Amino acid sequence: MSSGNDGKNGGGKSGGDTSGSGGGKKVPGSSARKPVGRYGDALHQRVKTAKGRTASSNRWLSRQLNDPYVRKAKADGYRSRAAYKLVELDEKFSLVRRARHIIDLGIAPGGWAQLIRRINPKAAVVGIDLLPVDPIEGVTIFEMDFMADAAPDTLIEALGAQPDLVLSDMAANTVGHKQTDHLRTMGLVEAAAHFAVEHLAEGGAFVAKVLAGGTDNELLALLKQHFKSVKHAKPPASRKGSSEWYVIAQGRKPRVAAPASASDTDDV
Ligand SMILES: C[S@@+](CC[C@H](N)C(=O)[O-])C[C@H]1O[C@@H](n2cnc3c(N)ncnc32)[C@H](O)[C@@H]1O
Repeated sequence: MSSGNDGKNGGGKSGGDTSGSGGGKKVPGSSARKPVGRYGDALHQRVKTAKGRTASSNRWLSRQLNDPYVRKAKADGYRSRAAYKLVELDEKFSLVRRARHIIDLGIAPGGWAQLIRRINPKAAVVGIDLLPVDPIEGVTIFEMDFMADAAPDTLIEALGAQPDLVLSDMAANTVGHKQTDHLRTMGLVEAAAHFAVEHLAEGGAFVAKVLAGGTDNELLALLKQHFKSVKHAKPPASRKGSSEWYVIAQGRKPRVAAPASASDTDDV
């Protein structure tokens, strides 16, 4: 069911996280804003048409080749350009460096987890994804559906403590039908939010990718009820054309003890 790795054999084939840096060291990518856009058209690469390549895969390839974040991720040793979204969210909201127990939902291919290890190598990190992920030193990874009944307990048990940061970058595989895609991804966000509300330590934070239209009213009400601050942000690394945003809920409120039931209080 779950194929976790205990992080003892780190260093995946895509470079893994070997920095182990922390403290005052500069985090690769923390200056991600600056290079973006500087290259202008000078470095724009044209994609040669190839037999058998569809127009849409040509567009994808062209976008990848000309995306400064993709180039930067390669240079900095991150497995995904997504790492810079977390860099930027962390710069703005101070999420990762404060946390000690972190859960990364939708961890593959591992850019966020690599970044976490670089910023905060002492934090315990547990991640989950439907897809296999090359090992990352110090990170426990489960290849498993987060929506499976056993997933929440599996994650908490592996973390060995209440998380103080729950991250969700999960996105459902798109089927091309806008409304269906939206609903599927928002279903994941909702499940992640309920998980965070249930398990986060007091003061903890929850970050999740949401789609345009933001967080629906019910979800927003849930987050506002349980967190001191709820904000939305679109980090510069998030593609302008994409409908993704992030919801950042900080300061998990203290849990209120359930009122004693009548049978508890009726004793004379
Ligand atoms: C945008 S990627 C995450 C990128 C990641 N944050 C990084 O930095 O490399 C979204 C991930 O969510 C995962 N995902 C989607 N639905 C899931 C589910 N039900 N359970 C676990 N992971 C899921 C996908 O497999 C995909 O790898």
